[in-house]
Amino acid sequence: MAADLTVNGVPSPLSAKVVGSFAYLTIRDRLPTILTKVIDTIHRTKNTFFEEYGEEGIQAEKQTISLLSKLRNEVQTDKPLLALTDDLQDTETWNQYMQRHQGLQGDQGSVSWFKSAWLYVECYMYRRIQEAVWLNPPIRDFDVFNEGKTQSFFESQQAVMALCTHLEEINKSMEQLSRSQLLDNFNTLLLVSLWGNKCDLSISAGQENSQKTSPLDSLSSLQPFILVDDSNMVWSTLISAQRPGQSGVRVDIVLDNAGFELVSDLVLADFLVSSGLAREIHFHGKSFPWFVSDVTVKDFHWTIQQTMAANHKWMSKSGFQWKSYMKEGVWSYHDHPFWTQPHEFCDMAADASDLYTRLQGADLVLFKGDLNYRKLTGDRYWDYTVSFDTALRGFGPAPLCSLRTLKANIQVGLQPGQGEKLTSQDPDWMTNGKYAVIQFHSPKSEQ
Ligand SMILES: O=P(O)(O)OC[C@@]1(O)O[C@H](CO)[C@@H](O)[C@@H]1O
Ligand SMILES: [Mn+2]
Repeated sequence: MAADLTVNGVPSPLSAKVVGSFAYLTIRDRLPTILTKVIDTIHRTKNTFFEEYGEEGIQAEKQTISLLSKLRNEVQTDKPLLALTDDLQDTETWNQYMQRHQGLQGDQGSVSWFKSAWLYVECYMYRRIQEAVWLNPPIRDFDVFNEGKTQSFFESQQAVMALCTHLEEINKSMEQLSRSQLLDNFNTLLLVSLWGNKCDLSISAGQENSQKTSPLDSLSSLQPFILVDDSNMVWSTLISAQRPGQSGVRVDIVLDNAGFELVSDLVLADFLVSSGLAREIHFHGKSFPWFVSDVTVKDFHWTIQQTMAANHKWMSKSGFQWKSYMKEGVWSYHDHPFWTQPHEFCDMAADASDLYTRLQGADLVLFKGDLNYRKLTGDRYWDYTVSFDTALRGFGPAPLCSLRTLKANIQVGLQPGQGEKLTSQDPDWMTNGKYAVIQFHSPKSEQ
């Protein structure tokens, strides 16, 4: 891949400037499609708004649709990005970030959809959707993506049942497991969490995209599609971080999608605690609806509730266990505003030092999904063989691992020739979601 280097040796960010690029097709086609689906969802909820809020609800529906239609037109006609006008806690941060990008662009015109960094404008769109809803009380707490997220959970029930049954079998024999059996089980559940990331509604522009079959049946056939597999480093980090007198380590999971992927993350977290490897799990979600299927606090608790209420013995048992982990504080949920801002993660220490400090308390941080990978690497035109450490550009609050299925044309840490070979075999390998990486970085490895 041609990396057009800027002065300090860091390649430019991906953008829609390159006609025909994945960023270009996303902004030209997928983002307007997502906006149209949001408008349609709000329109179809009109009667509910009227029943609940009377005339005010009708007004809110009309106003929100008008704001979103205006936004869609701005995207489609490459208008300059506009300052946010709501009074949310991060409005100023977003508007300062726009100034920063305006400065970077200099006289290359205003910050706009097809001329500026893809990562920035795509995040900005979801923040503008939040603004449109927020500016129209009483529907400001309406989750425009809720329908798709709950549907993808219900469509994945067979897979969820199979996974919870598998978890029960492991937990039942936990005491008898040898170290190598523990490792095998860890690897299996890590892979289920990895491939759970295929179930993402933004890449499908909201099209149903749930896990239909048991995820356990396909792991071996999917193995050849893992391009980087650092799972052994993840395991050895978990083992070497064990301290005498402590019942396990702290693992943070930066969540991605609701639905089956979230269940796969909860099952992995359950295993980490029930095996004694982890004493606490910190989950990090989004503070408002994001990238169609990303987890909010409402999704997190709703999913545990639904699992508890399932008419399936092991699902229900898992749900009750997860509920008590939350109650006991063994598990905790956080949603720092930084996760729904456009920054690359190398900015976190400076722009969200409280979050960076919090992550430094973890013994291992798992980053789920493609958007997190794009932010870890800055969504830039890196050459395939640039190391993951280089692309992180100093981000490293703790040992970290990305569990990502590829849905954007950015990939680092490959062997010489590996990327070119993949392109000859499967030209869309970086964006079709068929391939994945388990990519590890430890701050210690930089010393
Ligand atoms: O982070 P996820 O859920 O794995 O993927 C989200 C995502 O696929 O949506 C975009 C397409 O709109 C991608 O480029 C982006 O990375
Ligand atoms: Mn997502």
